[in-house]
Amino acid sequence: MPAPTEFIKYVDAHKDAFIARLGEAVAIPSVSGDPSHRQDVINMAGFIKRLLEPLGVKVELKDIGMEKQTDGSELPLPPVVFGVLGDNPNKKTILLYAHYDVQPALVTDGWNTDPFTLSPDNEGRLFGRGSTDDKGPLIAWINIIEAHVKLGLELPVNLRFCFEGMEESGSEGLDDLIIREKNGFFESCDCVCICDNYWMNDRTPCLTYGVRGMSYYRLVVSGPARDLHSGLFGNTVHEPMTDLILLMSKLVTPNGEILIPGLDKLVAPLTDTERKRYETLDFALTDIEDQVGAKIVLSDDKARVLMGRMRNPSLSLHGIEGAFYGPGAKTVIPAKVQGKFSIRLVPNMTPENVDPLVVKYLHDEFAKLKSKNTLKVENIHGGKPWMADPDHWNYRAAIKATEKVYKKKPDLTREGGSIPVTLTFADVLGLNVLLLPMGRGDDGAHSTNEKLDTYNYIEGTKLLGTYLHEIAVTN
Ligand SMILES: NCC(=O)N[C@@H](Cc1c[nH]cn1)C(=O)O
Ligand SMILES: [Zn+2]
Ligand SMILES: [Zn+2]
Repeated sequence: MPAPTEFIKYVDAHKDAFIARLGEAVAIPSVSGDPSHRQDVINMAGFIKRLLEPLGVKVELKDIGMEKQTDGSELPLPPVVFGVLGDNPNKKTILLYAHYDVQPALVTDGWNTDPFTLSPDNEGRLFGRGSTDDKGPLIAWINIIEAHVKLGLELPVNLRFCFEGMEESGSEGLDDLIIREKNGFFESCDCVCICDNYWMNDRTPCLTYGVRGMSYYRLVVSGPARDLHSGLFGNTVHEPMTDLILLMSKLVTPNGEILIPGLDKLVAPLTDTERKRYETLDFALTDIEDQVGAKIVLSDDKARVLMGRMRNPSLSLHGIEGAFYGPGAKTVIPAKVQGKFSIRLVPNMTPENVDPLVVKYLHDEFAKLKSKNTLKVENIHGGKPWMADPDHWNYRAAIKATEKVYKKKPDLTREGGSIPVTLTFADVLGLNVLLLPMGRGDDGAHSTNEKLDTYNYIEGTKLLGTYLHEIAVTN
């Protein structure tokens, strides 16, 4: 069943209103990782509720408890937005997941525009934090419902919305809620669609059947009781920062090789058939170069590069809390520094089998330094990798929808990023999960100058709406 022409026409005719709505969403700085923005994240949930209710969606803001901060204090977790639209037992019920929180963003990070003001340029790119990850897709679902309501068109499926506000910070509280509501809110769901990842390039749509998991670590080195003067105490005491830099340099080589013994043995072996799949995907090394804005790809071998993103683990160093980073030349010896790094996990790695290897290795390396400082290694949050069976009506419907909207066959990909809830939906609810991306590989999610192309926003809205119509008639 193709999406009705009136729907497609409505989306085109309401392009400016849809962009304005995305602008309102981007203007709420719902940064889940920054406690000072927690109220903004909570306000974002209210904003979504106010958009959904007039469209006939029954909305409930589910309280998921408190988040413990490192100083022992507690912050309320942003609610999970549950929505119900339709309860016809003769229709399939589709669970739609998106997240309404965003990564931090400061103009001083290198943004060309205010990150929380949606700023179009003359090529139709819409710049703003969350434009592609994940407010564009979330707002698109609302646009689709609005189009159907305003046109008096019946949706061919029942819908359940699950929109969370902590995805960028480890999805705290969500797994427990899903387990609690398995036989409640989620009971009638037949499959899941998540729109929260990206095409591999700027031209070929894709469907994604796998994501990497993640283990995120904090490495705390502390020594003196307070920050010290380096003139008075340099070459006099063990310096935490010196120990930390040394430890962090032992985690990964500049070529991306992870140095923690035993991790490579956990990775599922590669078969010839699988390797061939990477060789045939529509992808060129220049796609990566365009996306990162520099010619710094690790290898000339296309399959090696794709496997580095999709089916092999990676270890990235993210930052050092407590280190001096301001302008000027402060001659401080920081008393306590925390190194942050994460490992992207692939089948058959889990936080449970990776953590002990990481902790042991770092303590062994620290012991070699013979430092009198102290070391603590903590896993801050994590999630397992996930893979689905793309030979399923959920995927077949998405392929048909993509061909109708983009006139192209989508590539089947695995995603390098992590969306921990995919595995929870699959395991706890026993449902097929589809990742159906809207944005392009060069959107700059998590980066400065994140954007969503107007083309992808508008055609992506048609794609998601068409998918709902196709799924009703696909077996
Ligand atoms: N679009 C999905 C995404 O960006 N997920 C994050 C999840 C995460 C986990 N810890 C911090 N963020 C990702 O980095 O892959
Ligand atoms: Zn996301
Ligand atoms: Zn993200």
